[in-house]
Amino acid sequence: MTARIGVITFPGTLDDVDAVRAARLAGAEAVELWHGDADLKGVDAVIVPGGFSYGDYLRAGAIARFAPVMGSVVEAAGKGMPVLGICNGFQVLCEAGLLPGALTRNEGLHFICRDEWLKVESNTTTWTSRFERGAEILIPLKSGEGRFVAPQRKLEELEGEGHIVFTYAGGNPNGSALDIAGISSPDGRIVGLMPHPEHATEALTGPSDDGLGLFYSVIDSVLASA
Ligand SMILES: NC(=O)CC[C@H](N)C(=O)O
Repeated sequence: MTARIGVITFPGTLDDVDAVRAARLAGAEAVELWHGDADLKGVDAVIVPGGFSYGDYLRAGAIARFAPVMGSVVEAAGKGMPVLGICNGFQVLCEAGLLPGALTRNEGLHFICRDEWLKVESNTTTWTSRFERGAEILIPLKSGEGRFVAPQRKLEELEGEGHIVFTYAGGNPNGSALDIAGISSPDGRIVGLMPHPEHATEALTGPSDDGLGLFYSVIDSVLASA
């Protein structure tokens, strides 16, 4: 059996091609999903990739959450389907209410594009089981609205319950609360992160192949439950 991973394309999505490539490199069948089509084509997991969906109008992710495909993603996620939001995808998942908090303009108000060391804070999620807890991985960050914010009570809950998945290990680039680079849902099946694991799949083209771990992890999970 091969895991089937769906990758959504919205108008303005940039990183669907690399997400498809990463899923294939890890050994999955990648299935292209279209924003206007509510059919998830029977996939086992969904990636909401990065970019500027609907031009980031209103605010990043605010329009994409109303796309027909997102209705199906929210429904499937409610039944346990693994979902990964990368960068703009993380913003979309927060707007859709699948993850708590919000991504706001970077402290300093500049778009940041550079490789970041991330610390793996949790390896009990569907998307990070292949990593050692505490491992440091090198992943590109490229965003203007990457500063994670949430009410103090929610931040304490995320930290206390172990739902912070990645933190910035080499200094906080954007003012994100608690150095948060990525978080998960309570059951660990939904993960969102600002840096781009799909751009870190081959050491030859850089900066590392550390990103593949997320894709291997979800494939393990899908195959284990088949
Ligand atoms: N790389 C991306 O996905 C960009 C995300 C978003 N549009 C931002 O600038 O914050």
